[in-house]
Amino acid sequence: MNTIATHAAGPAADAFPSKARVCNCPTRCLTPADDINFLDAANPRHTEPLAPEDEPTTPTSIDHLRELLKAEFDNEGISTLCYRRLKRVRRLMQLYTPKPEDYAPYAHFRDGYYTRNLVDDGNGHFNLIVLAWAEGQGSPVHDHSGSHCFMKVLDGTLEETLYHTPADEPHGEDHDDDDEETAPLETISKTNLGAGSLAYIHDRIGLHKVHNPSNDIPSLSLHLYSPPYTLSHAYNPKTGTRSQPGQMLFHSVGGQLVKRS
Ligand SMILES: N[C@@H](CS(=O)O)C(=O)O
Ligand SMILES: [Fe+2]
Repeated sequence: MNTIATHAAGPAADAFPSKARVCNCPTRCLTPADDINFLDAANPRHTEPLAPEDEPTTPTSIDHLRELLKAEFDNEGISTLCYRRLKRVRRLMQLYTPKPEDYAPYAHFRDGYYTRNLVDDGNGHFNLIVLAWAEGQGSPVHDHSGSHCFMKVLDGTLEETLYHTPADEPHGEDHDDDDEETAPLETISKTNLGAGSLAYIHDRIGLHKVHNPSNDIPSLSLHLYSPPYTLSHAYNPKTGTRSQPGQMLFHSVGGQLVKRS
């Protein structure tokens, strides 16, 4: 069964206000008002420590990471997450060193499709999820409902293929308008991510698909989504056609398998 399979209608979250606003973090800095600011703050290619007053504590375990992330978001949703906080969240994800005992409770594999295992719902501000990718498993090309998405490889390897979002998206898998033009999605990059690598995606960067390229080694990754989202569109890379939004399901929550009727 596909995780992005059941269709349900619903609005996509708009994570970014169009105007700068003063946030209530200690330095009263501005919320990200433009793409460059927030994409730069989130960019995992920056690996240098932050300014001493901003450098976060190094998480010593996944539970410590959960605590530190919750403290970072405290009462605010990501819609008011400022440039400074986004950098700190990125940095926390970079500083976390995965340990097998941390992720073992969430490492539930199954035949056919990767699993999504909820570690923490972030008091409604974020979702921290372990994804378990058996050999060869992968996601379809998809978007992320306007959320920030950090992805850290815990074990094994993942390949991420990034695509430009089509400017004019043809909607619906079964549209019967023969005149409607379709075009293959344009690939931006293909990246191999080894254990410990951090990647970031946002709809303003584009679409992606992820898969475990190995024939004999399973992979695990830790994803931080904020705001949490439950709906995503899959895209057909050959035609650029976008599906109706599909529901994102959890295979386990807090280490316990979710029972489905
Ligand atoms: N965004 C996908 C996983 S990935 O391919 O980035 C999910 O949450 O299921
Ligand atoms: Fe994704």
